[in-house]
Amino acid sequence: MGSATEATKDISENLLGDKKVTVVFVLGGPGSGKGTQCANIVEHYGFTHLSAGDLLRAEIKSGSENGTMIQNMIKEGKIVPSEVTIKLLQTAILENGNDKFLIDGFPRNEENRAAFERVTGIVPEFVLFFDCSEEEMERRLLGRNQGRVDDNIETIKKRFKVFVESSLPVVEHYESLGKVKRIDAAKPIPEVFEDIKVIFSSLASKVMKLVIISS
Ligand SMILES: Nc1ncnc2c1ncn2[C@@H]1O[C@H](COP(=O)(O)OP(=O)(O)O)[C@@H](O)[C@H]1O
Ligand SMILES: O=c1ccn([C@@H]2O[C@H](COP(=O)(O)OP(=O)(O)O)[C@@H](O)[C@H]2O)c(=O)[nH]1
Ligand SMILES: [Mg+2]
Repeated sequence: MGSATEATKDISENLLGDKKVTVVFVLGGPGSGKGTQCANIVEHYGFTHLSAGDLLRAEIKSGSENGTMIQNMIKEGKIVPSEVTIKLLQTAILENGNDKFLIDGFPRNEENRAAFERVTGIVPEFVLFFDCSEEEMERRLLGRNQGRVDDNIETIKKRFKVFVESSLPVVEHYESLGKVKRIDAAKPIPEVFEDIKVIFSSLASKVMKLVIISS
């Protein structure tokens, strides 16, 4: 077992082998614009975008044995069991040559958060939080037009409830650690990205590697 030194005190042992990664959690209500802005961040700052929702939808399409369960949970706006989502994220991180990841739409509850930290040893560099009213998010989701089973008013109302009751406590947890960078996500897309650029440009000038000690 390795031991943390003064220079590497943020470091955790983990199930990623000795892969060293920097992770930013991108959180916010459904329709707040997470996916849209992650694409911009990828283009400008060299991160890899991992959308937990996209990974779950790909798992359904792949014909996995969990597919029907995942589909039913998404249709109901419920949170898929942590072990399923964490496995998908962990595999995606390990299979990718990059060492900088935006994890979009995860963790969605405190149990997701604690399990992810425990299993992977990853602590996020910070949390990018998209702040947007439900009225605006509802408008965007109803106009998204991607043929999603959950972009209907009935499921949207359930997703808002889950967001407030289960996902906001995760943001509050990171708030208490001083790790939340809040964005006014109600602005037009280019303006939101201008605000995001300020955050990522200052990050780029820092040493931001999460070093992982392995035995
Ligand atoms: N700032 C914005 N203003 C208006 N529409 C937006 C904005 N950001 C995203 N959208 C649109 O809203 C919908 C939801 O955006 P998306 O990025 O998929 O959100 P999320 O991943 O948070 O659910 C998409 O149709 C997208 O084009
Ligand atoms: O970590 C996650 C991410 C997503 N989901 C499910 O997938 C749905 C869609 O998530 P996504 O992040 O794609 O939605 P968005 O917030 O982008 O609209 C959610 O409502 C959940 O049912 C989940 O269970 N766990
Ligand atoms: Mg999304």
